[in-house]
Amino acid sequence: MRMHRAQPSLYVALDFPDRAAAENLVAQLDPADCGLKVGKELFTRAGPELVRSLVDRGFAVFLDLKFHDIPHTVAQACRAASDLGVSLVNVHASGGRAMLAAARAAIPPGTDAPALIAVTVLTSMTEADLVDIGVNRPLADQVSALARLSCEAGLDGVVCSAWEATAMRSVFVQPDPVIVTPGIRPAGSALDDQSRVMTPEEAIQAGATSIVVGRPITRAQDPASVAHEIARSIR
Ligand SMILES: O=c1ccn([C@@H]2O[C@H](COP(=O)(O)O)[C@@H](O)[C@H]2O)c(=O)[nH]1
Repeated sequence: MRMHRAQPSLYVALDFPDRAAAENLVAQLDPADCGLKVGKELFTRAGPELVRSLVDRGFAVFLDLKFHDIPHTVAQACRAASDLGVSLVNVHASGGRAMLAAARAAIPPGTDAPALIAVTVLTSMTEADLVDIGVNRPLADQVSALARLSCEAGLDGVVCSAWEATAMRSVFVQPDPVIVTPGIRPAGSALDDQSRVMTPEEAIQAGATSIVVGRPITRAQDPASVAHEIARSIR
């Protein structure tokens, strides 16, 4: 039995500089087609009131604040995120075992609880970036090690790139881990600052349970139709 809120296959990343721009796109989206991701930029501009209002309109909301701090601080932040009624909350797995356990204790599993997942290695990063921060093992091994730690701490899943999605199914002992993959680029789109990318269809085939798509939608001439087309392509 799933012990968290249901997850949509597509989260549209509302990476906008103000609430009005986000609302303009949201008005054209259907909660049956996609969830909405609120990240650091929009949350810092528009705050919890916007998040509550998106939840009230029936959208599954991924509050992508990637908490990474001492265990007590992360636990309190996770509790505050959960109180907003969101469907998905995340922390950085590299915060360590005690931090992950504190996050889990703050959001106990339950059918009306948000899924709690951990970021492994950001999709913008390459193996060379890991070397820069003192990680010398292969990137795939680092993702798997952080996913294992997250699983041992009882988290519901991970954020990784679609290239690592298949491997996550053997790392997690839970039967249906939540595997969220940003770094999604429809064929022919600009990579921007992403390094480990796949198309929406490939990511779902590789085992992602939810994909996250931002700029390929928000920078399109007709963002709503691109969002609808991506939702259709992975249905
Ligand atoms: O590893 C990660 C974790 C989070 N993100 C977030 O997803 C979106 C992706 O946006 P695009 O415009 O589609 O690149 C963005 O909000 C990131 O903060 C990620 O990309 N990678």
